[in-house]
Amino acid sequence: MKLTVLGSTGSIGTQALGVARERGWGVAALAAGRNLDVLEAQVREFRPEVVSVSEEVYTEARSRFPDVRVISNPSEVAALPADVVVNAMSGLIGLPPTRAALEAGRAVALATKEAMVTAAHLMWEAAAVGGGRVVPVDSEHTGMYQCLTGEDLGDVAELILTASGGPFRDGPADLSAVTPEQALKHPSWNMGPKVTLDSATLMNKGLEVMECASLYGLPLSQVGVVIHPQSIVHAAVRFRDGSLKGQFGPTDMRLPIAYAIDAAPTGMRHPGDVRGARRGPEVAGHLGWPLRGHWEFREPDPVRFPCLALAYRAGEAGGLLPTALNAADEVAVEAFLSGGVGFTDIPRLIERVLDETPAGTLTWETLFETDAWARARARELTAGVGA
Ligand SMILES: NC(=O)C1=CN([C@@H]2O[C@H](COP(=O)(O)OP(=O)(O)OC[C@H]3O[C@@H](n4cnc5c(N)ncnc54)[C@H](OP(=O)(O)O)[C@@H]3O)[C@@H](O)[C@H]2O)C=CC1
Ligand SMILES: CC(=O)[C@@H](O)[C@H](O)COP(=O)(O)O
Ligand SMILES: [Mn+2]
Repeated sequence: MKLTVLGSTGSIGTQALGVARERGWGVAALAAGRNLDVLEAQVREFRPEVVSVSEEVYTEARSRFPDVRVISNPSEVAALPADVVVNAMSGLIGLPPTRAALEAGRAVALATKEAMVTAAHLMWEAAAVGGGRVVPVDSEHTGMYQCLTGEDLGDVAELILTASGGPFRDGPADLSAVTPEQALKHPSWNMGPKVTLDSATLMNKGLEVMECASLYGLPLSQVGVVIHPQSIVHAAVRFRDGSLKGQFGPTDMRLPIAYAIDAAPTGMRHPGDVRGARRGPEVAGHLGWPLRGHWEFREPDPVRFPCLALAYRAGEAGGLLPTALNAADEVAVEAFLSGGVGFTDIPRLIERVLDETPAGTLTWETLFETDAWARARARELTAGVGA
């Protein structure tokens, strides 16, 4: 097995390479942003033939990796021959490489949830054109994939995603004064900053609701969210006969990553195309039986966490709104982390951008136009809040 890993220096990327080390898999190519120290250690260990880095560090990377072909184009790397492309880039920048991989017929283990959130039908089109396949890495969605394996989608009544509830699930009642430091303390997972912050606002779960509907081809009205602070049950499916099937696992992303890589070569070519996979050996231990402790399941609080409803609104409207929501969220989160706006300004800014987003049909052209417009508009609004 030879992997390409995009976003190799981040949280998912480093864990994917950890799985590769454990399983003895090779690495065809790597793509990273600016973290050349981590990338250098990866190049030394895995000896990829090609690496892509951000333009700002391209010259330095060439002198640091004299024996490797260095480029500055993750989409080119994504299309190179590999058994599985793990996409672990964070944000909309991960979309063009996902498209490139699918159009080149690659099997994609997809962590970059933004691709299925903003551009599902374009992703499936790319897979159809090029023969590519997708399996999600996101813990809830690989959980759902496993619950749906061997089932008929026509028998599904509801897909249920669990949410940890983030660091503020039990308070404070007023979130306006919470700090980036508090918001970045995720109670269950150790992840990159953007997804961690989205977990604190519940936007992560909102994006995941859209990701889920896009992957499994069911309407948002059939995708529910439940707060489960222990993060042991990742997903569940309720079937029409009343049976509930759940996926449980350790809070360790190496298991979803390994499963997605095993499943990707026979993965999804269209929504709901779930085939399952042969499983490999343990990479992250297992839950000991009998499962101990107290498990809770409760409703999300729509008043303190308005981002979840905003995501449902964008997902139900479809068209350009998911792209606008994603762009506004990326800008608002960055502004909050750099001290420009408060925590409760995040949903306010996103809502303003959604209110102003025109209806329209999603094409590659309108997607990138809308993304640019929504980012610019969110930045204007952010500057207004800070003024
Ligand atoms: N972390 C987790 O546990 C989970 C993450 N996800 C999803 O997975 C995705 C990745 O998340 P996470 O690993 O946390 O993010 P991180 O912020 O930890 O990592 C992002 C990666 O993207 C790289 N990157 C930035 N710019 C470029 C570029 N131009 N070309 C190539 N790579 C680039 C970064 O490189 P550098 O650091 O070198 O600049 C880094 O390697 C997100 O979509 C997230 O929502 C889903 C479920 C769980
Ligand atoms: C590990 C993973 O898949 C994350 O997306 C996780 O779901 C974040 O935790 P929340 O449940 O708090 O959003
Ligand atoms: Mn998740």
